[in-house]
Amino acid sequence: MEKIIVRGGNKLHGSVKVEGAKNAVLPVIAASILAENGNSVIEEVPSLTDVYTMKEVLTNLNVAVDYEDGRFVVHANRALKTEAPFEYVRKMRASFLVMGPLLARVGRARIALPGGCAIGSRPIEQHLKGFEAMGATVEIGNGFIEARIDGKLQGTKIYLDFPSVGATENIMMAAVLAEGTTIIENVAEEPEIVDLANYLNAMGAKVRGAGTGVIKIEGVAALHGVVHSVIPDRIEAGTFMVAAAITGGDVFVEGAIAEHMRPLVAKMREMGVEIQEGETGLRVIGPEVLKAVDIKTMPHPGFPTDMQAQMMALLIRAEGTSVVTETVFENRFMHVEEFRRMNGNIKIEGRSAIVSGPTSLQGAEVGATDLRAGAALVIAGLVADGYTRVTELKHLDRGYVGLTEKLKALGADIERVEEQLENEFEKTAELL
Ligand SMILES: CC(=O)N[C@H]1[C@@H](OP(=O)(O)OP(=O)(O)OC[C@H]2O[C@@H](n3ccc(=O)[nH]c3=O)[C@H](O)[C@@H]2O)O[C@H](CO)[C@@H](O)[C@@H]1O
Ligand SMILES: C=C(OP(=O)(O)O)C(=O)O
Repeated sequence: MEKIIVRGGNKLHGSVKVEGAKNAVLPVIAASILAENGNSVIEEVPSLTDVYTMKEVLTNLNVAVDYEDGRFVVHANRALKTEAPFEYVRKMRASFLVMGPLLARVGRARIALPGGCAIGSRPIEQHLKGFEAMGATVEIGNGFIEARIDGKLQGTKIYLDFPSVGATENIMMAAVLAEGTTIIENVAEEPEIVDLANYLNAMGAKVRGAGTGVIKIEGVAALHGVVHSVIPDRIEAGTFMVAAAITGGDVFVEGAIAEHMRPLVAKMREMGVEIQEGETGLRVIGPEVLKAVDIKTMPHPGFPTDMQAQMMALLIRAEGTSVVTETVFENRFMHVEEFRRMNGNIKIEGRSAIVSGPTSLQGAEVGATDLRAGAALVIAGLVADGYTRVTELKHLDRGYVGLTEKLKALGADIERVEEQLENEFEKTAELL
Protein backbone atom coordinates (compact mmCIF):
# COMPACT_ATOMS: atom_id res chain seq x y z
CA MET A 1 0.00 0.00 0.00
CA GLU A 2 1.26 3.46 -0.82
CA LYS A 3 1.26 6.51 1.44
CA ILE A 4 2.09 10.14 1.01
CA ILE A 5 4.42 11.35 3.74
CA VAL A 6 4.74 15.06 4.21
CA ARG A 7 6.78 17.01 6.73
CA GLY A 8 5.35 20.41 7.44
CA GLY A 9 7.16 23.71 7.56
CA ASN A 10 8.26 24.59 4.03
CA LYS A 11 6.80 27.58 2.20
CA LEU A 12 5.79 26.85 -1.39
CA HIS A 13 7.41 28.89 -4.16
CA GLY A 14 7.46 28.73 -7.92
CA SER A 15 5.06 27.82 -10.67
CA VAL A 16 2.74 24.86 -11.17
CA LYS A 17 0.78 23.92 -14.28
CA VAL A 18 -2.86 22.85 -14.08
CA GLU A 19 -4.09 19.72 -15.93
CA GLY A 20 -7.21 19.38 -18.04
CA ALA A 21 -10.35 19.18 -15.89
CA LYS A 22 -11.46 15.75 -14.74
CA ASN A 23 -15.07 16.88 -14.55
CA ALA A 24 -14.94 18.26 -18.09
CA VAL A 25 -13.12 15.40 -19.72
CA LEU A 26 -15.36 12.60 -18.42
CA PRO A 27 -18.60 13.93 -20.00
CA VAL A 28 -16.69 14.96 -23.14
CA ILE A 29 -15.40 11.40 -23.57
CA ALA A 30 -18.92 10.07 -23.01
CA ALA A 31 -20.25 12.53 -25.61
CA SER A 32 -17.79 11.17 -28.18
CA ILE A 33 -20.04 8.10 -28.43
CA LEU A 34 -22.45 10.40 -30.28
CA ALA A 35 -20.10 10.91 -33.26
CA GLU A 36 -21.23 8.59 -36.02
CA ASN A 37 -18.64 9.87 -38.47
CA GLY A 38 -14.94 10.54 -38.05
CA ASN A 39 -12.64 10.38 -35.07
CA SER A 40 -13.08 12.46 -31.95
CA VAL A 41 -9.78 13.79 -30.64
CA ILE A 42 -9.71 15.14 -27.09
CA GLU A 43 -6.65 17.02 -25.94
CA GLU A 44 -5.30 17.99 -22.50
CA VAL A 45 -6.65 14.75 -21.06
CA PRO A 46 -5.16 14.19 -17.58
CA SER A 47 -3.70 10.80 -16.72
CA LEU A 48 -6.21 9.99 -13.96
CA THR A 49 -7.60 6.63 -12.94
CA ASP A 50 -11.08 8.01 -13.77
CA VAL A 51 -9.96 8.60 -17.37
CA TYR A 52 -8.73 4.99 -17.59
CA THR A 53 -12.03 3.78 -16.16
CA MET A 54 -13.93 5.78 -18.81
CA LYS A 55 -11.63 4.27 -21.45
CA GLU A 56 -12.61 0.78 -20.25
CA VAL A 57 -16.30 1.69 -20.26
CA LEU A 58 -16.08 2.79 -23.90
CA THR A 59 -14.00 -0.21 -24.96
CA ASN A 60 -16.64 -2.42 -23.40
CA LEU A 61 -19.26 -0.65 -25.53
CA ASN A 62 -17.26 -1.65 -28.65
CA VAL A 63 -15.98 1.88 -29.17
CA ALA A 64 -12.37 2.06 -30.40
CA VAL A 65 -10.28 4.15 -28.03
CA ASP A 66 -6.67 5.21 -28.01
CA TYR A 67 -5.09 7.24 -25.19
CA GLU A 68 -1.51 8.44 -25.27
CA ASP A 69 0.35 11.57 -24.18
CA GLY A 70 -2.76 13.43 -23.08
CA ARG A 71 -4.55 12.76 -26.38
CA PHE A 72 -7.68 10.65 -26.27
CA VAL A 73 -8.97 9.42 -29.64
CA VAL A 74 -12.42 7.88 -29.99
CA HIS A 75 -13.80 6.09 -33.03
CA ALA A 76 -17.46 5.28 -32.41
CA ASN A 77 -18.80 4.04 -35.74
CA ARG A 78 -18.84 0.29 -35.11
CA ALA A 79 -22.03 -1.40 -33.85
CA LEU A 80 -22.32 -0.28 -30.23
CA LYS A 81 -22.93 -2.51 -27.24
CA THR A 82 -25.20 -0.99 -24.65
CA GLU A 83 -24.20 -2.27 -21.23
CA ALA A 84 -21.95 -0.76 -18.54
CA PRO A 85 -21.45 -3.27 -15.73
CA PHE A 86 -21.10 -2.52 -12.01
CA GLU A 87 -17.33 -3.09 -11.98
CA TYR A 88 -16.96 0.28 -13.78
CA VAL A 89 -19.82 2.21 -12.21
CA ARG A 90 -18.62 1.16 -8.76
CA LYS A 91 -15.19 2.64 -9.46
CA MET A 92 -16.55 5.82 -10.96
CA ARG A 93 -20.09 7.16 -10.88
CA ALA A 94 -19.48 9.26 -13.99
CA SER A 95 -19.68 5.98 -15.96
CA PHE A 96 -23.41 6.63 -15.81
CA LEU A 97 -22.90 9.51 -18.26
CA VAL A 98 -22.87 7.06 -21.17
CA MET A 99 -26.61 6.51 -20.73
CA GLY A 100 -27.71 9.70 -22.52
CA PRO A 101 -25.41 9.22 -25.53
CA LEU A 102 -26.34 5.52 -25.88
CA LEU A 103 -30.07 6.26 -25.75
CA ALA A 104 -29.60 8.96 -28.38
CA ARG A 105 -27.44 6.82 -30.68
CA VAL A 106 -28.99 3.36 -30.39
CA GLY A 107 -32.16 3.79 -28.34
CA ARG A 108 -31.04 1.49 -25.55
CA ALA A 109 -28.78 1.47 -22.52
CA ARG A 110 -28.32 -0.85 -19.57
CA ILE A 111 -26.14 0.65 -16.88
CA ALA A 112 -25.43 -0.70 -13.41
CA LEU A 113 -27.23 1.32 -10.76
CA PRO A 114 -24.67 3.59 -9.10
CA GLY A 115 -24.51 3.08 -5.35
CA GLY A 116 -23.89 5.81 -2.80
CA CYS A 117 -20.39 6.89 -1.98
CA ALA A 118 -18.43 8.39 0.91
CA ILE A 119 -19.89 11.86 0.35
CA GLY A 120 -23.59 11.03 0.08
CA SER A 121 -26.29 8.77 -1.37
CA ARG A 122 -26.17 10.48 -4.78
CA PRO A 123 -29.42 9.37 -6.47
CA ILE A 124 -29.90 9.74 -10.25
CA GLU A 125 -33.67 10.22 -10.49
CA GLN A 126 -33.26 13.62 -12.23
CA HIS A 127 -31.35 11.98 -15.08
CA LEU A 128 -34.07 9.34 -15.44
CA LYS A 129 -36.88 11.89 -15.23
CA GLY A 130 -35.30 13.65 -18.22
CA PHE A 131 -35.00 10.48 -20.30
CA GLU A 132 -38.60 9.51 -19.51
CA ALA A 133 -39.86 12.97 -20.44
CA MET A 134 -38.18 12.45 -23.82
CA GLY A 135 -40.19 9.25 -24.31
CA ALA A 136 -37.84 6.57 -22.99
CA THR A 137 -39.05 3.69 -20.83
CA VAL A 138 -36.92 3.25 -17.75
CA GLU A 139 -36.85 0.06 -15.71
CA ILE A 140 -34.82 -0.67 -12.62
CA GLY A 141 -34.07 -4.25 -11.59
CA ASN A 142 -31.29 -6.62 -10.58
CA GLY A 143 -28.96 -3.73 -9.88
CA PHE A 144 -29.33 -2.27 -13.37
CA ILE A 145 -31.17 0.61 -14.96
CA GLU A 146 -32.44 -0.15 -18.40
CA ALA A 147 -33.72 2.62 -20.65
CA ARG A 148 -35.21 2.13 -24.10
CA ILE A 149 -36.88 4.10 -26.82
CA ASP A 150 -38.46 2.81 -30.02
CA GLY A 151 -37.39 5.25 -32.69
CA LYS A 152 -35.99 8.60 -31.63
CA LEU A 153 -36.12 10.50 -28.35
CA GLN A 154 -38.59 13.39 -28.53
CA GLY A 155 -37.72 16.98 -27.67
CA THR A 156 -39.65 18.30 -24.67
CA LYS A 157 -39.51 20.65 -21.68
CA ILE A 158 -37.76 19.35 -18.55
CA TYR A 159 -37.49 21.11 -15.19
CA LEU A 160 -34.74 19.80 -12.89
CA ASP A 161 -35.64 19.81 -9.19
CA PHE A 162 -31.99 20.61 -8.42
CA PRO A 163 -29.32 21.93 -10.82
CA SER A 164 -27.54 18.58 -10.99
CA VAL A 165 -24.32 18.64 -13.01
CA GLY A 166 -24.60 15.02 -14.12
CA ALA A 167 -28.32 15.20 -14.97
CA THR A 168 -27.79 18.37 -17.01
CA GLU A 169 -24.97 16.68 -18.94
CA ASN A 170 -26.74 13.36 -19.47
CA ILE A 171 -29.96 14.99 -20.66
CA MET A 172 -28.05 17.42 -22.92
CA MET A 173 -26.26 14.50 -24.56
CA ALA A 174 -29.53 12.63 -25.04
CA ALA A 175 -31.29 15.67 -26.50
CA VAL A 176 -28.76 16.58 -29.20
CA LEU A 177 -30.02 13.78 -31.48
CA ALA A 178 -33.70 13.98 -30.40
CA GLU A 179 -36.53 14.91 -32.72
CA GLY A 180 -37.49 18.54 -32.08
CA THR A 181 -36.44 20.97 -29.38
CA THR A 182 -35.64 20.21 -25.75
CA ILE A 183 -35.67 22.93 -23.13
CA ILE A 184 -34.05 22.07 -19.80
CA GLU A 185 -34.79 24.44 -16.92
CA ASN A 186 -32.97 24.90 -13.61
CA VAL A 187 -29.83 23.37 -15.10
CA ALA A 188 -26.31 23.38 -13.67
CA GLU A 189 -24.19 26.36 -14.80
CA GLU A 190 -20.72 24.98 -14.09
CA PRO A 191 -17.88 25.80 -16.53
CA GLU A 192 -17.75 22.07 -17.37
CA ILE A 193 -21.32 22.29 -18.71
CA VAL A 194 -20.22 25.10 -21.02
CA ASP A 195 -17.23 23.04 -22.16
CA LEU A 196 -19.51 20.09 -22.96
CA ALA A 197 -21.91 22.35 -24.88
CA ASN A 198 -19.00 23.81 -26.88
CA TYR A 199 -17.83 20.30 -27.70
CA LEU A 200 -21.30 19.15 -28.77
CA ASN A 201 -21.78 22.26 -30.91
CA ALA A 202 -18.43 21.70 -32.63
CA MET A 203 -19.67 18.16 -33.39
CA GLY A 204 -22.69 19.66 -35.16
CA ALA A 205 -25.21 19.96 -32.31
CA LYS A 206 -27.38 22.99 -31.61
CA VAL A 207 -27.10 23.74 -27.89
CA ARG A 208 -27.82 27.25 -26.62
CA GLY A 209 -27.77 28.77 -23.14
CA ALA A 210 -25.10 26.63 -21.46
CA GLY A 211 -23.75 28.59 -18.49
CA THR A 212 -27.21 30.02 -17.74
CA GLY A 213 -30.13 28.40 -15.93
CA VAL A 214 -31.94 27.31 -19.11
CA ILE A 215 -30.51 25.24 -21.95
CA LYS A 216 -32.27 24.90 -25.29
CA ILE A 217 -31.31 22.09 -27.64
CA GLU A 218 -32.54 21.67 -31.19
CA GLY A 219 -32.09 18.05 -32.21
CA VAL A 220 -29.99 17.27 -35.31
CA ALA A 221 -29.77 14.11 -37.43
CA ALA A 222 -26.14 13.17 -36.79
CA LEU A 223 -22.91 14.35 -35.19
CA HIS A 224 -19.31 14.03 -36.36
CA GLY A 225 -15.92 13.78 -34.65
CA VAL A 226 -13.89 16.93 -33.91
CA VAL A 227 -10.72 17.98 -32.10
CA HIS A 228 -11.35 19.51 -28.67
CA SER A 229 -9.12 20.69 -25.81
CA VAL A 230 -10.75 20.44 -22.40
CA ILE A 231 -10.72 23.39 -19.99
CA PRO A 232 -8.20 23.58 -17.12
CA ASP A 233 -9.15 21.92 -13.86
CA ARG A 234 -10.45 24.66 -11.56
CA ILE A 235 -10.48 22.29 -8.58
CA GLU A 236 -6.87 21.20 -9.06
CA ALA A 237 -5.97 24.89 -9.52
CA GLY A 238 -7.86 25.77 -6.33
CA THR A 239 -6.08 22.99 -4.46
CA PHE A 240 -2.68 24.51 -5.32
CA MET A 241 -3.93 28.00 -4.45
CA VAL A 242 -4.92 26.85 -0.99
CA ALA A 243 -1.64 24.94 -0.59
CA ALA A 244 0.31 28.09 -1.47
CA ALA A 245 -1.76 30.23 0.90
CA ILE A 246 -1.56 27.91 3.92
CA THR A 247 2.25 27.84 3.78
CA GLY A 248 2.53 31.62 3.40
CA GLY A 249 4.13 30.92 0.03
CA ASP A 250 4.15 32.61 -3.37
CA VAL A 251 2.98 30.39 -6.23
CA PHE A 252 1.92 31.02 -9.82
CA VAL A 253 -0.86 28.61 -10.82
CA GLU A 254 -0.48 28.41 -14.57
CA GLY A 255 -3.67 27.79 -16.50
CA ALA A 256 -6.05 28.77 -13.68
CA ILE A 257 -8.96 30.77 -15.13
CA ALA A 258 -10.16 33.41 -12.66
CA GLU A 259 -13.61 33.56 -14.29
CA HIS A 260 -14.16 29.88 -13.38
CA MET A 261 -13.03 30.43 -9.82
CA ARG A 262 -14.79 33.58 -8.61
CA PRO A 263 -16.18 32.19 -5.33
CA LEU A 264 -12.85 30.69 -4.27
CA VAL A 265 -10.86 33.78 -5.25
CA ALA A 266 -13.32 36.00 -3.36
CA LYS A 267 -13.23 33.88 -0.19
CA MET A 268 -9.44 33.55 -0.20
CA ARG A 269 -9.10 37.32 -0.59
CA GLU A 270 -11.50 37.79 2.34
CA MET A 271 -9.12 35.62 4.35
CA GLY A 272 -6.27 37.99 3.55
CA VAL A 273 -4.64 36.02 0.72
CA GLU A 274 -3.23 38.12 -2.12
CA ILE A 275 -4.33 36.87 -5.54
CA GLN A 276 -3.06 38.52 -8.70
CA GLU A 277 -4.97 37.75 -11.88
CA GLY A 278 -2.73 37.38 -14.94
CA GLU A 279 -3.50 36.40 -18.52
CA THR A 280 -2.06 32.92 -18.16
CA GLY A 281 -2.88 32.14 -14.55
CA LEU A 282 -3.16 33.30 -10.97
CA ARG A 283 -0.40 34.28 -8.55
CA VAL A 284 -1.17 33.47 -4.93
CA ILE A 285 0.72 35.02 -2.03
CA GLY A 286 -0.09 33.75 1.45
CA PRO A 287 -0.34 36.27 4.31
CA GLU A 288 1.25 36.12 7.76
CA VAL A 289 -2.18 35.92 9.37
CA LEU A 290 -5.27 34.29 7.84
CA LYS A 291 -8.73 35.58 8.79
CA ALA A 292 -11.74 33.34 9.49
CA VAL A 293 -14.59 33.37 6.94
CA ASP A 294 -17.88 31.53 6.51
CA ILE A 295 -18.34 29.22 3.51
CA LYS A 296 -21.54 27.74 2.10
CA THR A 297 -21.26 25.26 -0.76
CA MET A 298 -23.76 25.81 -3.57
CA PRO A 299 -24.15 24.94 -7.24
CA HIS A 300 -22.05 27.19 -9.51
CA PRO A 301 -21.52 30.16 -9.27
CA GLY A 302 -21.72 29.39 -5.56
CA PHE A 303 -18.76 28.02 -3.61
CA PRO A 304 -17.82 24.58 -5.02
CA THR A 305 -18.32 21.56 -2.78
CA ASP A 306 -15.19 20.07 -4.38
CA MET A 307 -13.12 22.81 -2.65
CA GLN A 308 -14.81 22.54 0.74
CA ALA A 309 -12.34 20.12 2.37
CA GLN A 310 -9.23 21.97 1.12
CA MET A 311 -10.69 25.28 2.29
CA MET A 312 -11.39 23.76 5.71
CA ALA A 313 -7.66 22.98 6.05
CA LEU A 314 -6.97 26.68 5.46
CA LEU A 315 -9.65 27.76 7.94
CA ILE A 316 -8.11 25.62 10.67
CA ARG A 317 -5.13 27.98 10.43
CA ALA A 318 -7.24 31.16 10.36
CA GLU A 319 -7.77 33.48 13.30
CA GLY A 320 -11.36 33.32 14.58
CA THR A 321 -14.38 31.09 14.06
CA SER A 322 -15.47 29.97 10.59
CA VAL A 323 -18.71 28.22 9.72
CA VAL A 324 -18.55 25.81 6.77
CA THR A 325 -21.98 24.77 5.53
CA GLU A 326 -22.28 21.92 3.03
CA THR A 327 -25.56 22.10 1.09
CA VAL A 328 -24.70 19.99 -1.98
CA PHE A 329 -23.84 16.59 -0.45
CA GLU A 330 -25.37 15.36 2.79
CA ASN A 331 -22.29 13.56 4.09
CA ARG A 332 -19.24 15.48 2.92
CA PHE A 333 -17.59 15.99 6.30
CA MET A 334 -15.68 12.71 6.61
CA HIS A 335 -12.41 14.66 6.59
CA VAL A 336 -13.38 16.43 9.84
CA GLU A 337 -12.47 13.37 11.93
CA GLU A 338 -9.13 13.16 10.16
CA PHE A 339 -8.41 16.88 10.73
CA ARG A 340 -9.23 16.33 14.40
CA ARG A 341 -6.55 13.65 14.50
CA MET A 342 -4.17 16.40 13.40
CA ASN A 343 -5.39 18.66 16.26
CA GLY A 344 -7.97 20.59 14.20
CA ASN A 345 -10.60 22.23 16.39
CA ILE A 346 -13.83 21.48 14.49
CA LYS A 347 -17.35 20.74 15.67
CA ILE A 348 -20.12 19.47 13.41
CA GLU A 349 -23.61 20.90 13.89
CA GLY A 350 -26.04 19.48 11.36
CA ARG A 351 -24.88 20.50 7.91
CA SER A 352 -22.29 22.92 9.26
CA ALA A 353 -18.79 22.51 10.61
CA ILE A 354 -17.63 25.12 13.09
CA VAL A 355 -13.89 25.65 12.76
CA SER A 356 -12.10 27.49 15.58
CA GLY A 357 -8.64 28.74 14.84
CA PRO A 358 -5.86 29.23 14.56
CA THR A 359 -4.73 25.77 15.62
CA SER A 360 -1.22 24.37 15.34
CA LEU A 361 -1.59 21.23 13.30
CA GLN A 362 0.23 18.07 14.34
CA GLY A 363 1.43 15.35 11.97
CA ALA A 364 -0.57 12.11 12.20
CA GLU A 365 -1.57 9.10 10.12
CA VAL A 366 -4.80 9.99 8.32
CA GLY A 367 -6.94 8.41 5.61
CA ALA A 368 -8.24 10.07 2.44
CA THR A 369 -11.98 9.44 2.69
CA ASP A 370 -12.62 10.87 -0.79
CA LEU A 371 -10.39 12.53 -3.35
CA ARG A 372 -10.76 16.11 -2.12
CA ALA A 373 -10.39 15.00 1.52
CA GLY A 374 -7.11 13.39 0.46
CA ALA A 375 -5.87 16.64 -1.05
CA ALA A 376 -7.00 18.58 2.01
CA LEU A 377 -5.08 16.31 4.36
CA VAL A 378 -1.92 16.70 2.28
CA ILE A 379 -2.42 20.49 2.44
CA ALA A 380 -2.81 20.32 6.24
CA GLY A 381 0.36 18.22 6.35
CA LEU A 382 2.29 21.03 4.65
CA VAL A 383 2.04 23.12 7.82
CA ALA A 384 1.73 20.39 10.47
CA ASP A 385 4.42 19.82 13.03
CA GLY A 386 6.29 16.62 12.12
CA TYR A 387 5.20 13.93 9.68
CA THR A 388 1.73 13.45 8.25
CA ARG A 389 1.03 10.15 6.51
CA VAL A 390 -1.94 10.09 4.15
CA THR A 391 -3.30 6.67 3.18
CA GLU A 392 -6.13 5.48 0.85
CA LEU A 393 -4.48 7.14 -2.13
CA LYS A 394 -6.75 5.42 -4.65
CA HIS A 395 -9.22 8.25 -4.05
CA LEU A 396 -6.59 10.90 -4.68
CA ASP A 397 -5.50 9.26 -7.94
CA ARG A 398 -9.04 9.63 -9.31
CA GLY A 399 -8.58 13.39 -9.43
CA TYR A 400 -4.93 14.45 -9.18
CA VAL A 401 -1.99 13.77 -11.49
CA GLY A 402 1.39 13.80 -9.73
CA LEU A 403 0.24 15.82 -6.72
CA THR A 404 3.31 14.75 -4.73
CA GLU A 405 5.76 15.61 -7.52
CA LYS A 406 4.14 18.97 -8.17
CA LEU A 407 4.21 19.96 -4.49
CA LYS A 408 7.80 18.75 -4.20
CA ALA A 409 8.78 20.93 -7.17
CA LEU A 410 7.26 23.87 -5.26
CA GLY A 411 9.51 23.11 -2.30
CA ALA A 412 7.38 20.82 -0.10
CA ASP A 413 9.10 18.10 1.89
CA ILE A 414 6.94 15.29 0.56
CA GLU A 415 7.29 11.75 -0.79
CA ARG A 416 4.96 9.05 -2.00
CA VAL A 417 6.25 5.72 -0.81
CA GLU A 418 5.38 2.07 -0.48
CA GLU A 419 4.45 1.37 3.13
CA GLN A 420 7.55 -0.73 3.83
CA LEU A 421 9.80 2.13 2.66
CA GLU A 422 8.23 4.87 4.79
CA ASN A 423 10.87 4.76 7.50
CA GLU A 424 13.57 5.23 4.86
CA PHE A 425 12.03 8.58 3.89
CA GLU A 426 12.07 9.79 7.46
CA LYS A 427 15.67 8.66 7.96
CA THR A 428 16.81 10.40 4.77
CA ALA A 429 14.83 13.51 5.64
CA GLU A 430 16.34 13.69 9.12
CA LEU A 431 19.88 13.51 7.71
CA LEU A 432 19.25 16.55 5.53
C1 LIG B 1 -17.80 13.89 -12.59
C2 LIG B 1 -18.33 15.15 -12.04
O1 LIG B 1 -18.57 16.11 -12.75
N1 LIG B 1 -18.53 15.20 -10.72
C3 LIG B 1 -19.00 16.43 -10.11
C4 LIG B 1 -20.51 16.49 -10.24
O2 LIG B 1 -21.04 15.32 -9.65
P1 LIG B 1 -22.58 14.93 -9.91
O3 LIG B 1 -22.91 15.23 -11.31
O4 LIG B 1 -22.77 13.55 -9.40
O5 LIG B 1 -23.28 15.96 -8.94
P2 LIG B 1 -24.77 16.50 -8.98
O6 LIG B 1 -24.72 17.94 -9.30
O7 LIG B 1 -25.59 15.62 -9.85
O8 LIG B 1 -25.22 16.28 -7.49
C5 LIG B 1 -25.44 17.33 -6.60
C6 LIG B 1 -26.50 16.93 -5.60
O9 LIG B 1 -27.70 16.61 -6.27
C7 LIG B 1 -28.18 15.35 -5.87
N2 LIG B 1 -28.85 14.69 -7.02
C8 LIG B 1 -28.24 14.63 -8.21
C9 LIG B 1 -28.85 14.01 -9.28
C10 LIG B 1 -30.12 13.44 -9.10
O10 LIG B 1 -30.72 12.86 -10.00
N3 LIG B 1 -30.69 13.52 -7.86
C11 LIG B 1 -30.09 14.14 -6.81
O11 LIG B 1 -30.64 14.19 -5.72
C12 LIG B 1 -26.89 14.60 -5.46
O12 LIG B 1 -27.19 13.52 -4.61
C13 LIG B 1 -26.12 15.69 -4.78
O13 LIG B 1 -26.55 15.84 -3.46
O14 LIG B 1 -20.98 17.67 -9.58
C14 LIG B 1 -20.74 17.70 -8.17
C15 LIG B 1 -21.38 18.95 -7.60
O15 LIG B 1 -20.74 20.06 -8.06
C16 LIG B 1 -19.23 17.63 -7.91
O16 LIG B 1 -19.02 17.50 -6.54
C17 LIG B 1 -18.60 16.46 -8.64
O17 LIG B 1 -17.19 16.56 -8.58
C1 LIG C 1 -16.93 14.32 -5.98
C2 LIG C 1 -16.06 14.37 -6.99
O1 LIG C 1 -16.09 13.61 -8.10
P1 LIG C 1 -17.10 12.46 -8.53
O2 LIG C 1 -18.41 13.09 -8.87
O3 LIG C 1 -16.45 11.91 -9.76
O4 LIG C 1 -17.19 11.49 -7.38
C3 LIG C 1 -14.92 15.35 -7.00
O5 LIG C 1 -14.31 15.51 -8.07
O6 LIG C 1 -14.61 15.93 -5.94
